[in-house]
Amino acid sequence: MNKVHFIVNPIAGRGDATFNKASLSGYFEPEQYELTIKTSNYPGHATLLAKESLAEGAGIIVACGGDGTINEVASCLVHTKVLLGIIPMGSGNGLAESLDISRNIKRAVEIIKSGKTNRIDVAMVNGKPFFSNMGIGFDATVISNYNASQHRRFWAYLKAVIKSIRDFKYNEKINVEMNGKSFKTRPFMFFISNSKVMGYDISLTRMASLQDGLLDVVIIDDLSKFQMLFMGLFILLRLDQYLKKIQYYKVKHLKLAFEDKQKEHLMQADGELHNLMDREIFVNVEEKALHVLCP
Ligand SMILES: Nc1ncnc2c1ncn2[C@@H]1O[C@H](COP(=O)(O)OP(=O)(O)OP(=O)(O)O)[C@@H](O)[C@H]1O
Repeated sequence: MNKVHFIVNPIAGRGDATFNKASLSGYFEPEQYELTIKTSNYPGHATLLAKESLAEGAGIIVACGGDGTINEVASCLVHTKVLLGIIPMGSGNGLAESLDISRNIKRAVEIIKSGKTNRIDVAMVNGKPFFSNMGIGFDATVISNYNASQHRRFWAYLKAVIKSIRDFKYNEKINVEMNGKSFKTRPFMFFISNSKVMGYDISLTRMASLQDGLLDVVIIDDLSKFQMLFMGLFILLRLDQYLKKIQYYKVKHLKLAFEDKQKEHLMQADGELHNLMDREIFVNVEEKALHVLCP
């Protein structure tokens, strides 16, 4: 009997997904699958539920939500043999898009039932996993404004981008050590990606692979407001490879140290905002440390 546990984030995406045992049992043969459905009641709850499911002997734990939910669930599965399933129900669904997992529930369920798995890399920032991407600077500001808007739709994201362009301040001077070199930057954006797509099919790292044992680093320095708008348009039109201001690197690990004396630094990881209290950030990749059901 396959023990499949579903962890559902009821506020992910539009927050209107109806997901319960009755709706799911139609997809799974009762003689083959034992289904358990759990609901996340607050931020961080999905991690507790996933740990509980591990203790209950689940063979597959399915994250039903977006990148934030996947992060909470998958963080418990790193370096285990338990398989991660994904039913994309978030707003951006960056990791699901990078893995070609359909937003159509029936097709996403077919992927889970197929049993086909890939082992993917897991990125770590100061010892905590992220699966899609993290960033300091503009993208963290966008997430901060997006969260404040209380909406989880594309137009809310676009409004957050415009507000962030209007208000953005360069205040994070960083010492960077990577690929045997060290240099200083005061970036508009310092973005580190394990996967291809950020969400909403927008990407800065279409050449990234979840299985190459490497992280893709994008550094964008010093932009005027006009250049920010221009760059945003180029990224939406998938023409970002023509922008000279964007520097790309592939790394196995890197170290960042903030020079500024301010106590907290804003960082986003898998679309969730963190106030970093540490002056130094170590980022590395654990190769193929997570088993994911994918097409
Ligand atoms: N019951 C709940 N009430 C409020 N927040 C919750 C609840 N359960 C989980 N959360 C939080 O909801 C947040 C958003 O979830 P998630 O990232 O999956 O959706 P999304 O933002 O719509 O999708 P994406 O990240 O793909 O754009 C996560 O930070 C998670 O901790």
